[in-house]
Amino acid sequence: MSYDFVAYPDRDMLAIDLANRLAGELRQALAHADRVTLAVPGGTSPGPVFDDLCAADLDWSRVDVLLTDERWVPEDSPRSNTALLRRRLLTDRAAAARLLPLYRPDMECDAAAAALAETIAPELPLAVVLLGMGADMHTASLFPGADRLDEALSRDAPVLVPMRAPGAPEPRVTLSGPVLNGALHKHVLIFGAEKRAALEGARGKPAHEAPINAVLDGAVVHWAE
Ligand SMILES: O=C(O)[C@H](O)[C@@H](O)[C@H](O)[C@H](O)COP(=O)(O)O
Repeated sequence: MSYDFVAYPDRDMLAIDLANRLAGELRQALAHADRVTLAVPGGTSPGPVFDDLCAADLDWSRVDVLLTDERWVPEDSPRSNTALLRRRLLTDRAAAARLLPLYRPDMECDAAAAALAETIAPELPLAVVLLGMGADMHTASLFPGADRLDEALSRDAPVLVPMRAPGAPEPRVTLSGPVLNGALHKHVLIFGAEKRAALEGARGKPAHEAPINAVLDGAVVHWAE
């Protein structure tokens, strides 16, 4: 497994450069397809990247945007990744993009996963995916010890998998390993010494112990203190 590791002098420089890279990859994909799909994480790390990316000069009306995973909470919850996306990415020029939802207020996550996947599947493969990582080496909602992790990492995994895990405060839905690895461009965003050490510590571990290892091959990891 090999990936590129890019260390930045600070988080602002990382956000600017990563946003530019993502925009360039989307522009390139748009030159070859009518519509392209971008998947991004929630959590606390990607906000500054979204703040730069949303202003990128590209034809956002031909971009489908979805989350890599969502916590099963309503959009008015402070834990909602969908709310984060609407607030920080789907604004400015990127307001013209189409959101492919990963949450249904009217359904439980197990039943909703199949319904949501029907909207997502026709827009695959992903042109670009940005992933985060937890210090426990989870990515998206592929958590060590999660109830359906093996299924989500298997070759014949469904597009979306409901997930419950000791490390997740609420039920989740997550894009599966094959969907994430089907992306033309994969980027991982991590901040801080703890996550850098966790990434180093993941080397050689099986994916069920370090799910990040399931998606690192061919990825670019972007890190700042
Ligand atoms: O729902 C989420 O939390 C994310 O999609 C998740 O996969 C995130 O990328 C990691 O948990 C890192 O989160 P932080 O960026 O907050 O450290």
